[in-house]
Amino acid sequence: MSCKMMVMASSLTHARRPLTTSACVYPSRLVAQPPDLIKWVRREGGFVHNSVKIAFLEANGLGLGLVASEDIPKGSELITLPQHIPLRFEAKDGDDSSSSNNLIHLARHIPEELWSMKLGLKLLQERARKGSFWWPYISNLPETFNVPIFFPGEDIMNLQYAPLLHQVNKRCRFLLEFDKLVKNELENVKLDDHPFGGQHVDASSLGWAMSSVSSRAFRLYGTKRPDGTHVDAPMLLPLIDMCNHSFVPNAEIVQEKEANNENMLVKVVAGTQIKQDDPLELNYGCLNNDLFLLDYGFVIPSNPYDCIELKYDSALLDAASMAAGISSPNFSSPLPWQQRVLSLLNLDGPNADLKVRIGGSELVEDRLLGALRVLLSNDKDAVENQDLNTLKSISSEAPLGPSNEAAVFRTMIALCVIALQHFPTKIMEDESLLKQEVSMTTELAIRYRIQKKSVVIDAMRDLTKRVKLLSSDESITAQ
Ligand SMILES: C[S@@+](CC[C@H](N)C(=O)[O-])C[C@H]1O[C@@H](n2cnc3c(N)ncnc32)[C@H](O)[C@@H]1O
Repeated sequence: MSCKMMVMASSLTHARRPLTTSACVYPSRLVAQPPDLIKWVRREGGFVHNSVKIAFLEANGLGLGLVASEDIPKGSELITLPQHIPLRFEAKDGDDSSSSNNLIHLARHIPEELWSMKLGLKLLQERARKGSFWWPYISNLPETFNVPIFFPGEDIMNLQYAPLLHQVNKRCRFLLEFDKLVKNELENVKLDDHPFGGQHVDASSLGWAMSSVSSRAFRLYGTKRPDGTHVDAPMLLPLIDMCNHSFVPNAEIVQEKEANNENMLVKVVAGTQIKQDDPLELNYGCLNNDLFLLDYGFVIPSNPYDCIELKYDSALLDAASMAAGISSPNFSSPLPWQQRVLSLLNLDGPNADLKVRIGGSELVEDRLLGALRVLLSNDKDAVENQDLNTLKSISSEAPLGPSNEAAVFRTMIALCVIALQHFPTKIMEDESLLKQEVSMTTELAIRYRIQKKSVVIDAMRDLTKRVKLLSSDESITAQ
């Protein structure tokens, strides 16, 4: 990684207050004693179940969360927000003020994939607006976030995983460029037309806004199209966004039309029975740890959706195959019938997608498995007699024969060994580092990279089992 990236990343960090260093410290909010969010939601016509409370959860740096103060039966309504409480990017009907138009103009410079920055602009506007309707909500937001854009440069390096470093770098670069653009665009804007009430906005406050949104917004049905369908839109859901994440959640979000009009209500309903003192948890999505860390600032141990990304690279695959004891593999010089399959798998051709995954919901991405089976086969007829789905599927048993399958799995194992060698440290070293006193961001980076390496090791274990099973099957057949 270039030092340029370290400079960029640390410039965001230095501009902000240091992150909290201990998981036990009460997570500081934008103001020291913010208004009571539950009371505000009720006052605004929303509903909050009497047994739902906000509490500080000490475990795993969870911060604040919602908990049940008594048993709550399955199906109970826990929170309801009327239409005017969620914070969306879209301007209110009839709001044609210059400051809103200036905000919309700025938002046009944000790439679609950084949608959180777009809603973040709206959040910054409301944060700066005197007497904002959403101030009781905004003042309850965290003051800082543990997302990698705020990590010191050395902790970005400590992540050790190139695809994530690339994403962090991209976000830092965007924020620094957007900072300049915002300054240029707003330089001569009159105070009344200024989207942030004349307040200074920089990469660090933009980063705060982007992280507030990426870690708290939900994508729900937004405004209605003329044909009656709804646009999918991200929105901030006050109070509901105090729920922490679990892959086995006990609560879920539902959207319903209000009884006598078109307005949408956003509700949280108990999906299971909730016991006294249990936290209320929502599922943020079946995401890998890259997204959990980038957007939310935490890592899930043994996350079933975590995976590693590799580039389909013929020279690397030849090297892996040779390391696995396969003589003269031809990944670098596929025969025409092999190349045809590679194109069908979108691993060859001008628009090829060369990113392939190991781990996650599949042991090996199906396209990679299909390619290995075909490239390690010299039986054109056998390949052409199988359909592509069978060739790609891990559950189809050795479609090109057991020795081909064993060669595929051995190559995969060698590929995993190579992938592990790209990490500068071993899990054992990481674990001993965690026993020392390290900062919160170093700890997070180390925990993240341990999980990445574990994905590879788990895949190797599974593949080794499959190789053994194949060789025992072969020896039974031989007897
Ligand atoms: C939508 S907010 C939930 C409320 C938040 N805990 C607070 O103090 O405001 C999401 C943030 O909560 C924390 N969080 C949620 N679920 C978590 C989990 N399973 N493990 C660790 N942190 C979690 C992370 O800091 C995340 O960015």
